[in-house]
Amino acid sequence: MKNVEHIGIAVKNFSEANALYHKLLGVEPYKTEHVASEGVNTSFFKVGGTKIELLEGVNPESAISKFIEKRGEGIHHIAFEVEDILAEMERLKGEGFTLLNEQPKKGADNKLVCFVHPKSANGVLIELTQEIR
Ligand SMILES: CC[C@H](C(=O)O)C(=O)SCCNC(=O)CCNC(=O)[C@H](O)C(C)(C)COP(=O)(O)OP(=O)(O)OC[C@H]1O[C@@H](n2cnc3c(N)ncnc32)[C@H](O)[C@@H]1OP(=O)(O)O
Ligand SMILES: [Co+2]
Repeated sequence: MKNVEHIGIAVKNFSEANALYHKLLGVEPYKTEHVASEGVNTSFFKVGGTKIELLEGVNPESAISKFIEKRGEGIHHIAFEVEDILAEMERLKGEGFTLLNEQPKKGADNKLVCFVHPKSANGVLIELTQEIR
Protein backbone atom coordinates (compact mmCIF):
# COMPACT_ATOMS: atom_id res chain seq x y z
CA MET A 1 0.00 0.00 0.00
CA LYS A 2 1.22 3.50 -0.74
CA ASN A 3 -0.51 6.76 0.24
CA VAL A 4 -4.19 7.47 0.93
CA GLU A 5 -5.28 8.25 -2.63
CA HIS A 6 -8.75 9.58 -1.75
CA ILE A 7 -11.47 9.58 0.85
CA GLY A 8 -14.93 8.82 -0.55
CA ILE A 9 -17.91 10.72 0.86
CA ALA A 10 -21.49 9.67 0.05
CA VAL A 11 -23.76 12.66 -0.57
CA LYS A 12 -27.48 13.04 -1.32
CA ASN A 13 -27.45 16.27 -3.31
CA PHE A 14 -24.43 16.33 -5.61
CA SER A 15 -24.56 19.99 -6.69
CA GLU A 16 -25.13 21.26 -3.15
CA ALA A 17 -22.34 19.06 -1.79
CA ASN A 18 -19.93 20.21 -4.50
CA ALA A 19 -20.70 23.86 -3.71
CA LEU A 20 -20.20 23.22 0.00
CA TYR A 21 -16.87 21.39 -0.43
CA HIS A 22 -15.71 24.09 -2.82
CA LYS A 23 -16.33 26.62 0.01
CA LEU A 24 -14.87 24.30 2.68
CA LEU A 25 -11.70 23.32 0.80
CA GLY A 26 -11.23 26.57 -1.10
CA VAL A 27 -10.75 24.74 -4.39
CA GLU A 28 -13.04 23.68 -7.24
CA PRO A 29 -13.31 20.00 -8.13
CA TYR A 30 -10.74 19.18 -10.82
CA LYS A 31 -12.97 16.47 -12.31
CA THR A 32 -16.55 15.23 -12.25
CA GLU A 33 -17.18 11.81 -13.76
CA HIS A 34 -20.13 9.43 -14.14
CA VAL A 35 -19.17 5.80 -13.48
CA ALA A 36 -22.05 3.80 -14.98
CA SER A 37 -20.76 0.47 -13.67
CA GLU A 38 -21.06 1.77 -10.10
CA GLY A 39 -24.21 3.84 -10.67
CA VAL A 40 -22.46 6.93 -9.35
CA ASN A 41 -21.58 10.49 -10.21
CA THR A 42 -18.25 11.46 -8.69
CA SER A 43 -16.30 14.68 -8.25
CA PHE A 44 -12.67 14.97 -7.13
CA PHE A 45 -11.06 17.76 -5.10
CA LYS A 46 -7.25 17.83 -4.77
CA VAL A 47 -6.28 18.77 -1.19
CA GLY A 48 -2.54 18.74 -0.44
CA GLY A 49 -1.28 15.23 -1.19
CA THR A 50 -4.69 13.53 -1.16
CA LYS A 51 -8.15 13.92 -2.67
CA ILE A 52 -11.76 14.09 -1.59
CA GLU A 53 -14.19 12.15 -3.76
CA LEU A 54 -17.87 13.09 -3.51
CA LEU A 55 -20.22 10.33 -4.67
CA GLU A 56 -23.90 10.48 -5.57
CA GLY A 57 -25.92 7.34 -6.33
CA VAL A 58 -27.82 7.68 -9.64
CA ASN A 59 -30.13 4.69 -9.12
CA PRO A 60 -31.49 2.81 -6.08
CA GLU A 61 -29.25 -0.21 -6.84
CA SER A 62 -26.09 1.86 -6.49
CA ALA A 63 -23.89 1.00 -3.50
CA ILE A 64 -23.97 4.71 -2.62
CA SER A 65 -27.78 4.89 -2.69
CA LYS A 66 -27.99 1.79 -0.48
CA PHE A 67 -25.38 3.20 1.89
CA ILE A 68 -27.24 6.52 2.28
CA GLU A 69 -30.56 4.71 2.64
CA LYS A 70 -29.16 2.65 5.48
CA ARG A 71 -26.57 4.95 7.12
CA GLY A 72 -27.13 8.45 5.82
CA GLU A 73 -24.52 10.74 4.24
CA GLY A 74 -20.91 10.55 5.36
CA ILE A 75 -17.51 8.97 4.87
CA HIS A 76 -18.01 5.95 2.62
CA HIS A 77 -14.51 4.54 1.94
CA ILE A 78 -10.80 5.10 2.14
CA ALA A 79 -8.84 4.50 -1.07
CA PHE A 80 -5.15 3.59 -1.08
CA GLU A 81 -2.84 3.86 -4.04
CA VAL A 82 -1.03 0.61 -4.88
CA GLU A 83 1.83 -0.05 -7.30
CA ASP A 84 0.52 -3.40 -8.59
CA ILE A 85 -3.18 -4.03 -7.85
CA LEU A 86 -3.08 -7.70 -8.91
CA ALA A 87 -0.13 -8.42 -6.59
CA GLU A 88 -1.80 -6.48 -3.74
CA MET A 89 -5.07 -8.41 -4.25
CA GLU A 90 -3.20 -11.70 -4.08
CA ARG A 91 -1.35 -10.56 -0.96
CA LEU A 92 -4.58 -9.52 0.79
CA LYS A 93 -6.36 -12.74 -0.20
CA GLY A 94 -3.43 -14.65 1.27
CA GLU A 95 -3.83 -12.65 4.48
CA GLY A 96 -7.49 -13.67 4.67
CA PHE A 97 -9.16 -10.40 3.61
CA THR A 98 -12.47 -10.65 1.70
CA LEU A 99 -12.22 -8.90 -1.67
CA LEU A 100 -15.42 -7.64 -3.28
CA ASN A 101 -14.30 -8.21 -6.84
CA GLU A 102 -12.32 -11.11 -8.32
CA GLN A 103 -10.59 -8.89 -10.89
CA PRO A 104 -9.68 -5.21 -10.81
CA LYS A 105 -12.38 -3.06 -12.41
CA LYS A 106 -12.30 0.35 -14.10
CA GLY A 107 -12.92 3.03 -11.53
CA ALA A 108 -13.04 6.81 -11.78
CA ASP A 109 -10.10 9.15 -12.35
CA ASN A 110 -8.25 6.76 -14.69
CA LYS A 111 -7.79 4.02 -12.08
CA LEU A 112 -8.17 0.28 -11.78
CA VAL A 113 -9.92 -0.45 -8.46
CA CYS A 114 -10.77 -3.29 -6.11
CA PHE A 115 -12.68 -3.15 -2.82
CA VAL A 116 -12.09 -4.98 0.48
CA HIS A 117 -15.20 -5.87 2.47
CA PRO A 118 -15.70 -3.58 5.49
CA LYS A 119 -16.16 -6.63 7.68
CA SER A 120 -12.51 -7.53 6.95
CA ALA A 121 -11.25 -4.10 8.01
CA ASN A 122 -12.91 -3.20 11.30
CA GLY A 123 -15.96 -1.71 9.60
CA VAL A 124 -14.12 0.39 7.01
CA LEU A 125 -14.67 -0.10 3.28
CA ILE A 126 -11.21 -0.06 1.69
CA GLU A 127 -10.55 0.65 -1.99
CA LEU A 128 -7.32 -0.22 -3.77
CA THR A 129 -6.48 2.01 -6.72
CA GLN A 130 -3.79 1.68 -9.40
CA GLU A 131 -3.21 4.36 -12.02
CA ILE A 132 -3.99 3.04 -15.53
CA ARG A 133 -0.62 3.48 -17.20
C1 LIG B 1 -15.32 2.92 -8.64
C2 LIG B 1 -15.73 4.35 -8.72
C3 LIG B 1 -15.27 5.15 -7.53
C4 LIG B 1 -13.74 5.23 -7.50
O1 LIG B 1 -13.18 5.77 -6.53
O2 LIG B 1 -13.15 4.84 -8.53
C5 LIG B 1 -15.79 4.59 -6.22
O3 LIG B 1 -15.21 4.73 -5.16
S1 LIG B 1 -17.30 3.78 -6.35
C6 LIG B 1 -17.82 3.54 -4.63
C7 LIG B 1 -19.12 2.79 -4.63
N1 LIG B 1 -18.90 1.39 -4.93
C8 LIG B 1 -18.69 0.50 -3.92
O4 LIG B 1 -18.73 0.81 -2.75
C9 LIG B 1 -18.41 -0.92 -4.36
C10 LIG B 1 -18.08 -1.81 -3.17
N2 LIG B 1 -19.18 -1.84 -2.23
C11 LIG B 1 -19.99 -2.97 -2.12
O5 LIG B 1 -19.79 -3.99 -2.76
C12 LIG B 1 -21.14 -2.88 -1.12
O6 LIG B 1 -21.46 -1.51 -0.90
C13 LIG B 1 -20.83 -3.55 0.26
C14 LIG B 1 -20.55 -5.04 0.04
C15 LIG B 1 -19.68 -2.88 0.97
C16 LIG B 1 -22.08 -3.41 1.11
O7 LIG B 1 -23.14 -3.97 0.38
P1 LIG B 1 -24.67 -3.80 0.87
O8 LIG B 1 -24.89 -2.38 1.27
O9 LIG B 1 -25.57 -4.37 -0.16
O10 LIG B 1 -24.71 -4.78 2.06
P2 LIG B 1 -25.09 -4.46 3.53
O11 LIG B 1 -25.87 -3.20 3.64
O12 LIG B 1 -25.68 -5.70 4.05
O13 LIG B 1 -23.66 -4.20 4.19
C17 LIG B 1 -22.99 -5.30 4.76
C18 LIG B 1 -22.37 -4.75 6.04
O14 LIG B 1 -21.37 -3.77 5.65
C19 LIG B 1 -21.74 -2.52 6.20
N3 LIG B 1 -21.37 -1.52 5.20
C20 LIG B 1 -21.95 -1.32 4.00
N4 LIG B 1 -21.31 -0.31 3.34
C21 LIG B 1 -20.32 0.11 4.17
C22 LIG B 1 -19.32 1.13 4.11
N5 LIG B 1 -19.21 1.90 3.01
N6 LIG B 1 -18.47 1.30 5.15
C23 LIG B 1 -18.58 0.52 6.26
N7 LIG B 1 -19.51 -0.47 6.42
C24 LIG B 1 -20.36 -0.66 5.37
C25 LIG B 1 -23.22 -2.56 6.46
O15 LIG B 1 -23.58 -1.63 7.46
C26 LIG B 1 -23.38 -3.99 6.89
O16 LIG B 1 -22.91 -4.11 8.23
P3 LIG B 1 -23.93 -4.66 9.33
O17 LIG B 1 -23.13 -4.60 10.61
O18 LIG B 1 -24.31 -6.04 8.89
O19 LIG B 1 -25.09 -3.70 9.28
CO1 LIG C 1 -13.44 5.79 -4.51
